Amino acid sequence: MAVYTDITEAELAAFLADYPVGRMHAYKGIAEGVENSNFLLHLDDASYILTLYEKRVAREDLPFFLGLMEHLAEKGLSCPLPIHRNDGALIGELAGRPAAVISFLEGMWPRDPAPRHCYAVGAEMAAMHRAGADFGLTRANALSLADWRPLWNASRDDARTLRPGLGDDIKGELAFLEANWPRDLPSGVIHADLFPDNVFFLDDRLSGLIDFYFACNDLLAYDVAVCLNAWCFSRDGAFDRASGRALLEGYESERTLTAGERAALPTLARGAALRFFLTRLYDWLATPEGAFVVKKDPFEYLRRLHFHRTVGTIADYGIDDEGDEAS
Ligand SMILES: Nc1ncnc2c1ncn2[C@@H]1O[C@H](COP(=O)(O)OP(=O)(O)OP(=O)(O)O)[C@@H](O)[C@H]1O
Ligand SMILES: N[C@@H](CCO)C(=O)O
Repeated sequence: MAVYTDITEAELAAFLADYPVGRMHAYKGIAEGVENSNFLLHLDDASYILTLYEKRVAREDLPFFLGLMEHLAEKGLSCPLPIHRNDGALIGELAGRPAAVISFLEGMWPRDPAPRHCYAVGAEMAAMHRAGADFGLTRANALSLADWRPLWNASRDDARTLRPGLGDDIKGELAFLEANWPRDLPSGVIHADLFPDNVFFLDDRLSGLIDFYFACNDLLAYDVAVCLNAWCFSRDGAFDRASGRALLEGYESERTLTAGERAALPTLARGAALRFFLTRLYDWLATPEGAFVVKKDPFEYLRRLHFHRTVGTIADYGIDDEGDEAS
């Protein structure tokens, strides 16, 4: 459920009077998503998404997120176009929250991603990396290597009871990642949360990327590692080589990975798995029983992390040209 802040029709009409958009026919809250309050607006010129930014999105980061969407959309990427208000601003205020109106994208996110979806998301992500190269603003990744230890420290006392040995497991992983994290790879603007529920398809054609609220400047290959975790494991938790291969092939149809990026992929994949384990764990422990939010399983990502630990080089994934055994 993601309507934390409700709005009245009168408040909404007054808010929309500051935008160059048509008259409102209908609006409704959107149940999906967990971070912000989202509404679907049907206006007589088009449909739009209205987002009220809740406390986890810092107001000072909004120009980066909205400016990036506008930059990418203008470069032909399939992502929402933020609508400027009549005074030129991208950010307004509604019900005491910062708010923005963005274009509505048609499509559905894939509930059961197949290799063809992975190829398409790989290609679109690489196109996004290229298109982001001349974006003028920067934002550090607030959920990167340096942030994982404090995040673990905030959860570890309560988390110990969840699984025996968890403390030693995470302590060892943090030490490994802090010692081995690559530092000299190509960097730029990344999405950093390109999960299936943030990618829309119409039939089999990718129709849009959404939810840029973790976007930041970081290693480009880290974005690939996030997708390797989010798209390339089957429902039973096994790594799916055909999906992994399709993701990399799609990516490399738009941007070739360097030898350094390929070599670092298993370590980056461990880091990406740890990041989602830690944020899910934090939310799991912080969300009261009975809250009207679907809690995401942190241990799904710990199992992925354990899998990546068994991988020495990218060839061991069986997705690389040289190491490829799968037909
Ligand atoms: N531009 C858009 N076009 C069409 N639908 C959209 C658009 N933006 C958001 N939505 C809808 O709103 C839902 C929630 O959006 P979003 O993922 O940005 O929310 P969120 O609260 O940031 O969620 P989370 O971070 O948990 O994924 C999406 O699943 C989708 O159904
Ligand atoms: N994609 C994240 C949640 C929202 O960013 C996860 O699945 O943990």
